[in-house]
Amino acid sequence: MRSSKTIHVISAHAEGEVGDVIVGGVTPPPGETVWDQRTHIAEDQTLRDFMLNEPRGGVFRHVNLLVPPKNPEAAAAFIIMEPEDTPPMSGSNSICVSTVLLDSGILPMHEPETRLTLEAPGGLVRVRAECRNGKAERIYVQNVPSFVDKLDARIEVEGIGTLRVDTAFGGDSFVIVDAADLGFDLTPDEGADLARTGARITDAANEQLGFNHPTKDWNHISFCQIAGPLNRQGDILTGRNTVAIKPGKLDRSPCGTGASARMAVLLAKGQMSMNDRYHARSVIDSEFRCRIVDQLDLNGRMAITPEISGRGWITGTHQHMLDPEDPWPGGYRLSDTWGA
Ligand SMILES: O=C(O)[C@H]1NCC[C@@H]1O
Repeated sequence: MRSSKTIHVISAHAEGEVGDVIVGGVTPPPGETVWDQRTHIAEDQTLRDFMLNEPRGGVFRHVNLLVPPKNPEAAAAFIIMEPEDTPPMSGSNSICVSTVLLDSGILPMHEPETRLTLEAPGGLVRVRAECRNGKAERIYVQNVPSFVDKLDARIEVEGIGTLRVDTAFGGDSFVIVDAADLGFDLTPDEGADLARTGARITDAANEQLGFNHPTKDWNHISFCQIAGPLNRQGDILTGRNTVAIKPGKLDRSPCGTGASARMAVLLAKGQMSMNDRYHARSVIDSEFRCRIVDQLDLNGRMAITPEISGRGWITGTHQHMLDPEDPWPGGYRLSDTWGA
């Protein structure tokens, strides 16, 4: 066996969504801040290509790189690599990172509860983990400030017509559309159609509405959330959704950044209060339990601190290698699975 690089990974998923974690074999990228390091990874593409592209990756895979934190409050930092973007924050990935850090012993676990602060490119996130018998059983993540951008905007989508949408940021940027307006029930058999339709709506929203984060250099809409109806029982709102991730896959988890964005919209529309809980369900029936922790001012905009919680599990370990004679050191993508 020979290899010109070896990258050590602990693989995990959070409520169905893959979030592998690189725990060794990669030196920290250059940059004064974790955001700058994120930008380097995004512009350089070498690590993204090696880990996300086939034959090592695939369209369903997200990979997180652990880096030493820049902020002294944080115990660890992570840079998230998703198929198209290297985002500010991710719910499922932060749960995978927390699970790997605690369940593998990289950070000490305290039972019945471990508290730690992680540094995502988008900012600090406070984590509380319920732990039992050496396992972090449920991870609670206080997300970065989340806010509404546009409410009840109209976009034209070729082949669909006029759609009423909201746009919001929940650690990443979303266009949110009602499933009923598209005739979807959000069932697994609709998967391919949901992913293709969502990608087209994201494109239309970027062309017609756009998005600019008030404090970060994040100037596009990443995802389309197709949101099902909400059912209220007491102070718990439960609703199914799916999030189309470009170039054309669905989030298997209920999407933590999506739930954060949706809660900002629900609060702004008076459909959710600070005392309510939101239980977001995915197309595979997994669940994130979410709430709004507080409200704040973000450069003149009303924002919320959302909390999302879910479960993560380790699925294996891998050493990804590169034979110096492999003709595809950066891998490849084909439109059969990578196309929308
Ligand atoms: O939970 C989330 O926020 C996400 N899952 C995959 C895509 C998003 O980052």
